[in-house]
Amino acid sequence: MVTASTKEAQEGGESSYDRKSELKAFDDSNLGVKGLVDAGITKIPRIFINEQNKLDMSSNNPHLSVPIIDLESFDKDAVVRAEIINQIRDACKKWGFFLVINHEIPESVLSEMIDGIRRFHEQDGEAKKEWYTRDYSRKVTYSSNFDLYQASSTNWRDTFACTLAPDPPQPEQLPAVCRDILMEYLKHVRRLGFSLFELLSEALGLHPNHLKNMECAEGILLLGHYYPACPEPELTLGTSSHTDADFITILIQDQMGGLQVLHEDQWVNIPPISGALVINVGDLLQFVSNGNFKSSEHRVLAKNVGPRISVACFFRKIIPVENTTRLYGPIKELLSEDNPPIYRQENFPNEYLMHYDSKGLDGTSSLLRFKL
Ligand SMILES: O=C(O)CCC(=O)C(=O)O
Ligand SMILES: [Fe+2]
Repeated sequence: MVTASTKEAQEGGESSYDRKSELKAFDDSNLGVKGLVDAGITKIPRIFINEQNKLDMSSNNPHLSVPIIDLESFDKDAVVRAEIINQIRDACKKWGFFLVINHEIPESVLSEMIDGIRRFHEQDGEAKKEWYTRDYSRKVTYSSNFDLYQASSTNWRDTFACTLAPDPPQPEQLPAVCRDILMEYLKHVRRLGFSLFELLSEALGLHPNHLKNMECAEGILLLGHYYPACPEPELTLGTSSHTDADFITILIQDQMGGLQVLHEDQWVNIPPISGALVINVGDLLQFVSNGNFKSSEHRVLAKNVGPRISVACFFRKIIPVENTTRLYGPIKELLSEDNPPIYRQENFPNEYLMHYDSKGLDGTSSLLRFKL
């Protein structure tokens, strides 16, 4: 008879037991990766060692580059708009990633948003602990690795998280060190999100309001990542390879670099460009576009210098978890005899998000489960 304990022993139970207690000790510190660095460690704890990472660490193809799209006058000039839509379509089909410039969010707002996240992570440990939790139903949280207990290796980063929409937080619910800029950034990022959903709808050949009417832009989750300098960067990752669980992501990255997208089986650097934002297609847009637009794997390398700071806003429709009756599928207008649905209708994104969160960032696509 195979009991739970014999099974554990067969699977290397002793080391998995050790791992669990190491994870718990790390979690219980409430101080994240930054806490380890502040304590002066010179070797990374075992939980961070990423075996897979060792294999393809060095690869970056310098001859490939992610498209940069200039949004100047997208809403003023029909010819310019049509050209921008073509570029967006091309980027979403081939890369699932593009950079935007002249997007109307002032550079000063972007840099203050990065600084606000820096202030949050660099405040006194005792003050920060107040926010540390794994209860992600809370509007504002700080933790390290949302998938700490599921993932096969821990990422070298800490994360501040805040649900900004559909119900924006009251200012007093936010940490004082980044309260003002969060409220300010929300206004800007929401406006840009709406514009991008219009352009993406048109890029799919739909009415400009189509994706907005599907409430793609209703929910916004902001993650403020802090990647401390790592003493052994070749052994771990800042963020392991994953696709995003949303329609689109709007990302500010600072000047440190390290973000890479998997394109035609090669890792390509997404260079930091001052004032530019990174936009990427998430799984939900790949799903409703019937695979027309691509949700690409990406990752962040760990570095021996730092910290690196990034701020990601995930646009995703929020459905209450108890609503299990509404089905979503690939957009009907995009289907034809030549283009039959490749995904089945699903209680979406509910089912999908639950699957994504329980699986963690393991480098496999959560969409596979919904493929016909
Ligand atoms: O930090 C970054 O640049 C990317 C983070 C990311 O991919 C994510 O939060 O999904
Ligand atoms: Fe991501």
